[in-house]
Amino acid sequence: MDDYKTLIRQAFGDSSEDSGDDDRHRQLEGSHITDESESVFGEIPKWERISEIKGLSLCRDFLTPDQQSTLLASILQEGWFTDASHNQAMRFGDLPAWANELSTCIRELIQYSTYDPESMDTSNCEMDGEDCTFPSKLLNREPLFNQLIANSYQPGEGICAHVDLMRFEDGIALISLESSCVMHFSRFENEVAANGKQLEPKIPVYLTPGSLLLIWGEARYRWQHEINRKPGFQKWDGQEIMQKRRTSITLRKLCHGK
Ligand SMILES: O=C(O)CCC(=O)C(=O)O
Ligand SMILES: [Fe+2]
Repeated sequence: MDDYKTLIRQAFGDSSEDSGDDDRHRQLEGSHITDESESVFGEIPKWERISEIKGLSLCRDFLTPDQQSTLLASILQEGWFTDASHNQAMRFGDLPAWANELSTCIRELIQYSTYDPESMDTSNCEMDGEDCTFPSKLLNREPLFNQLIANSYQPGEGICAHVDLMRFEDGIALISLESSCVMHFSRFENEVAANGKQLEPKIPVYLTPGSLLLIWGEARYRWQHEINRKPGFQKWDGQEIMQKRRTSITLRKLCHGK
């Protein structure tokens, strides 16, 4: 566990004690860890399971505001988005150092947050089944990820409904930066009613800056995901989300031989 703390600190800096982010601190109350210095996150990060979709888990507290700034600076330093006409960059194989650090942090986070000191069981999940955050067979593969996409979305821009290409293995990680957004999931084989409308409602997932979304199994193969940032489509708790630029990083692993 110490390795994990050292890693995330080296990669993205300390947790931001002085960020003045009261909401974040409020969210973190009620922890069973009382000594904040115990974790660089100030807390064992919590996972939210999206109950309607198997294989979808969200960690809102993955990166603190300071760590988000450091990561964003590294992305911008790549120079991918200096020309306003460029809004997407892909890398295969040798990823930039910051992306490898991010991968390592994701692996360590999953291991750390599912570590049960009572049972001394360090395997990923007590149930390495459909309810787990990320199955150990994916978590322990080498490398965990070898492909990245960085997306930079201006207000109003999003991504159409899709299932990620089959040339990528199962197990995808998505990190959100800057603007919050709602990503909608719809079942791929969703039946369509006679009037052309989908019978099942889309499932909204609220992606806040610094969050990590893990997508595997049914969520990866049986559900499409999309972000529609046109006016009227980005609502959470009945309120239209104020849009800014949004940057995201998607990490995946290419299928063998692709
Ligand atoms: O920008 C996002 O959060 C999603 C990106 C995505 O779905 C993809 O890269 O396949
Ligand atoms: Fe995608």
